[in-house]
Amino acid sequence: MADKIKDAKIIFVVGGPGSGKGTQCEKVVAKYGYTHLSSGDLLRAEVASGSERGKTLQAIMQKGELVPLDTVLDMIKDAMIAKADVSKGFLIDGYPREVKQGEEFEKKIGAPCLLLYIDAKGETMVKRLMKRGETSGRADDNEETIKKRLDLYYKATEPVIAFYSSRGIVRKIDSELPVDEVFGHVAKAIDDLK
Ligand SMILES: Nc1ccn([C@@H]2O[C@H](COP(=O)(O)OP(=O)(O)OP(=O)(O)O)[C@@H](O)[C@H]2O)c(=O)n1
Ligand SMILES: Nc1nc2c(ncn2[C@@H]2O[C@H](COP(=O)(O)OP(=O)(O)O)[C@@H](O)[C@H]2O)c(=O)[nH]1
Ligand SMILES: [Mg+2]
Repeated sequence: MADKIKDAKIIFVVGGPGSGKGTQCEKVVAKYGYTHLSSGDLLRAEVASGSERGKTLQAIMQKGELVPLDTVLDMIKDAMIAKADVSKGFLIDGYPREVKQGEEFEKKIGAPCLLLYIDAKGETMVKRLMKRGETSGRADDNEETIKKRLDLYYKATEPVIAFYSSRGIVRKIDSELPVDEVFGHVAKAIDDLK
C-alpha cells in the first residue's frame, strides 16, 4: 500500500466545521487535479448505503461525536488504494480529527507534506453551517449538533495543528476572506511544495 502511493503528495485539510474545507478542496481539484477524499463524505456514503455499519455511524454523527478511528482510516485507505495508480496527490479533508488519527494514518499510509489549516472564527462557522443547513439535508447541520461539533473541534482537533506545526508543514489560511481570495492563499501553499 504505502508503496503504491509513495510518489503521491498527501495534504491534510484541517479546520473547524463549516470553515470552508470542502469549498477549497473542490477548487484545488479543479486547478491541480488532486484526488479529494472527504472523511465526512465517505462516512455519509456508508450511511446512505443503508448498511448495518451505516446505522451505527449515523447515530454517532448525529450527536456530533467522532466515529472509531479504525473505521474512518480503513475507508480513507481503501479510497486511496482505488485511486493510487492515477492520482498525483491526495487532499485528505476533515482528517485527522485528533492527534492519534494522524499518528495511525502515518503508520498505515504515509506522511503528509502539507497541512492546510483552514481558519475561521467560531461565530463565522456557526453562521455558515446554519445557512448550509437550510439546504444540505445533513442531520448534523442543526444548532445543537453544530455546538457539539465546534466544542469537539477546539478540544480534539486544534491540538493536531500544534502537533504538525512543530514539523513545519502547517500553512494557516484565513478563511474569513471571500472564497476566491482564500483560494489564492491555498494555491500559493500548494505551489510552494514544488
Ligand atoms: N475523521 C472523521 C471525520 C468525520 N467524522 C464524523 O462525521 C461527521 C461529519 O464530518 P465532516 O463532514 O468532516 O464534518 P465537519 O467538518 O464537521 O463539517 P463539514 O462537512 O462542514 O466539513 C463528524 O461530525 C463526525 O461525527 C468522524 O468521526 N471522523
Ligand atoms: N462567505 C464565505 N462562505 C464560505 C467560504 N467558504 C465556504 N463558505 C460557505 O460555508 C459553508 C461551509 O463550507 P464547506 O466548504 O462545506 O465547509 P467545511 O465544513 O469546512 O467542509 C458552505 O455553505 C459554503 O458555501 C468563504 O470563504 N466565504
Ligand atoms: Mg466538508
